[in-house]
Amino acid sequence: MSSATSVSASAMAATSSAAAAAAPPCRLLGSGQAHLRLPPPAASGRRRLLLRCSASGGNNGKGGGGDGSDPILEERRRRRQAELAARIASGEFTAQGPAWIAPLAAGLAKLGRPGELAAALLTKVAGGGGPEIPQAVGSMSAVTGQAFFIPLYDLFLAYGGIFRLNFGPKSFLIVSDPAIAKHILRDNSKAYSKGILAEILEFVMGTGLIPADGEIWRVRRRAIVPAMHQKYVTAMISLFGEASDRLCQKLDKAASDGEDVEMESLFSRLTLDVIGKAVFNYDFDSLSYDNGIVEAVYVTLREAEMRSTSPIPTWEIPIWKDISPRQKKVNEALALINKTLDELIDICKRLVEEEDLQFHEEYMNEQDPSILHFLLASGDDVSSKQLRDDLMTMLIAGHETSAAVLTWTFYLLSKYPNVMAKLQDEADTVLGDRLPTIEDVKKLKYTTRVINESLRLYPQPPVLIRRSIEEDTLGGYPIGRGEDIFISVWNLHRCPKHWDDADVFNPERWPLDGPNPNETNQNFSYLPFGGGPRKCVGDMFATFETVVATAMLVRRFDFQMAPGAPPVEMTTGATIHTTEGLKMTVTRRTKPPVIPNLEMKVISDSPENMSSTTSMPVSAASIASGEDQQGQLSREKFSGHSPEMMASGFSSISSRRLPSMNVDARHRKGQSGRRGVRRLAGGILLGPGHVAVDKPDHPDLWFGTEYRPAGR
Ligand code: HEM
Repeated sequence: MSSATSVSASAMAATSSAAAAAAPPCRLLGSGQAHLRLPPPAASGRRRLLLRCSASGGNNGKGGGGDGSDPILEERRRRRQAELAARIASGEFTAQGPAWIAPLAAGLAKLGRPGELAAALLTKVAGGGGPEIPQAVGSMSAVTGQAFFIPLYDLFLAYGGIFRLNFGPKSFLIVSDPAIAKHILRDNSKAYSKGILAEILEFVMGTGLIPADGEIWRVRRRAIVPAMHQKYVTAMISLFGEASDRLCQKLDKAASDGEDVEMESLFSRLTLDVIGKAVFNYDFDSLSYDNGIVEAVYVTLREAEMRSTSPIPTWEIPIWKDISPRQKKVNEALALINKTLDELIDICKRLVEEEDLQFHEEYMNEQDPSILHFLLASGDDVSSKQLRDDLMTMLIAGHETSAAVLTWTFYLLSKYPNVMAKLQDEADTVLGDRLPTIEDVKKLKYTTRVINESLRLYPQPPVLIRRSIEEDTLGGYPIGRGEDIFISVWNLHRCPKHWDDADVFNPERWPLDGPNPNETNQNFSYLPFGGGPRKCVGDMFATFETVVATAMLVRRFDFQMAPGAPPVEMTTGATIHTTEGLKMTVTRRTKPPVIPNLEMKVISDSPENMSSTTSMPVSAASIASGEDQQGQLSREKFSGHSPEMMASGFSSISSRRLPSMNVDARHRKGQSGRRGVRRLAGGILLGPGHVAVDKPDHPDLWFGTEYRPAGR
């Protein structure tokens, strides 16, 4: 859910251009350091702290990607943290509140009801009396010039699970405590809205699922969640494989030409291509071309990010918003996207009308398994505008998040060659040289753990945004309505109390035979997809997508940071971006081919077997020889490819032709004339060349939200 992230930054930024001016002056302490003034935790409510907060990252996060792998940066970070802790402990930053408050308040309280009220007001204003949320008072310069969530980490270490961050008239509650996060996201979620997030994203997502609140959200979530059923996600595996294969071909060329590649933008294109097909059956083909619509999508995304981080909301200034060239470009981009979406909706409506429709819970059209098709086929009674908002929301939600996960995963892999080697071993053994199936994905357990761990270190988004719409109590502190809250997933995921070696990329921390880590089994210390009723609807989709792409890329290539590549630092956009891209040298792997003994689904060509899939072990060696173990597939089926080429490991030959030819044969024999869902025993035919099994039998690999709205 990409754009959530940014808004947090922006939320501070956008609301506080004035705030920055009104805030206490930020006394520079030296390069990159700024003061933040903090009163102490509740227990010592009358005291105030003056805290030095490093504006250069001050923690595990800045430079080197914050993964703990760069010893110099690590050492610097440790020293900064130790210094900060020692100074806080010494009381250097602590100032006593005025000593006259308590006696004066006591005197006032003796004057009856009005006096009591005045005493309460005085103690509140002066910071005395009952429990008060610790406060950090600062200027924008303390949090700008770097990814905004980084200084929040220092403050969290100093102040703990909940504190208030004040910028002039604006304040935010920063939550980094799992129990409080659970309360807001799950246990009392009705008391919170999306607040600033909805305001900033309105121009692009309207009342789509991410910004929507209340009844609109409830109705739309109930319509959309069923579209992402297990069969749909299973069907998407071949889409992920094909898109990743196109990326491999691009990298192949770069490897041959000896050119370095900027992986962040390639991952962005990969996931755009995937999500376009998955959500509304549109092939952006952005890995191949830069056409108008691809550019329009990027213009819109960048605008959302700009709005999220801009201190001045220029897009709201009367007249300027109509004449600014930037806004004109954004409006044109939005108009093009809307027109395209309207056309796609019309085409899909026609298809549904012509279809011999038998709608059921796991309905899926094999020619067009998209979410849009499901929604229209389900008879979803919705306006075209709402449908467009939903599609646009999912396009954005599912695009930059997955791209960011892949970017930071590959960055981490370049820093941890031992993890890369293990990953490659697994990919070799499980995949051989074919497109992954759902069965393969279930076996890619280490790859899944790598993604789990990458999401721990680089959560996308790093902060979740809420606004209280009722009074509540958080961590023992009463809070009023209208509080803007940032739940720092970054802090939760790197909390030194909860995680051993919190900054170290260690996929082994998640046992291979253990359950897939999620917010429930980690008790809200790990929230890669949020939690509660607003949990990501694309969690399974995204995990499979990133697992497939990672496995396919590493089995074919080695990845290293390109010589002379700029340092990889973080900045906040819709998700965590790199500041200057992820420039890598990609080399084709020279490993000898692995000869695994794999279980592959093979569908016999014979008419008797048309309606069933049979599973038989097929070794890579037999694939290489052009035969399966029953000798059913002859060399001619691999026409044009010599056995030597077949055996040469990760060549351009793909043994995925093996099952696909059988499926094609079924098409030729006229078994697929009827429109609608065709069920095969144990599998579903998705189109030429694609077979996906019906239900995976490893529940731990189904990450599905256990939280569905009532009525599902
Ligand atoms: C690795 C990739 C992804 C990550 C890390 C991710 C993360 C998240 C998170 C943390 C939330 C909760 C936001 C909040 O509570 O404020 C969320 C919500 C959402 N995500 Fe994802 N997401 C990913 C991929 C996807 C994909 C592929 C889709 C769609 C196909 C999607 C659709 C959504 C939607 C619609 C919501 C809003 C749900 C609601 O409010 O009811 N996400 N996502």
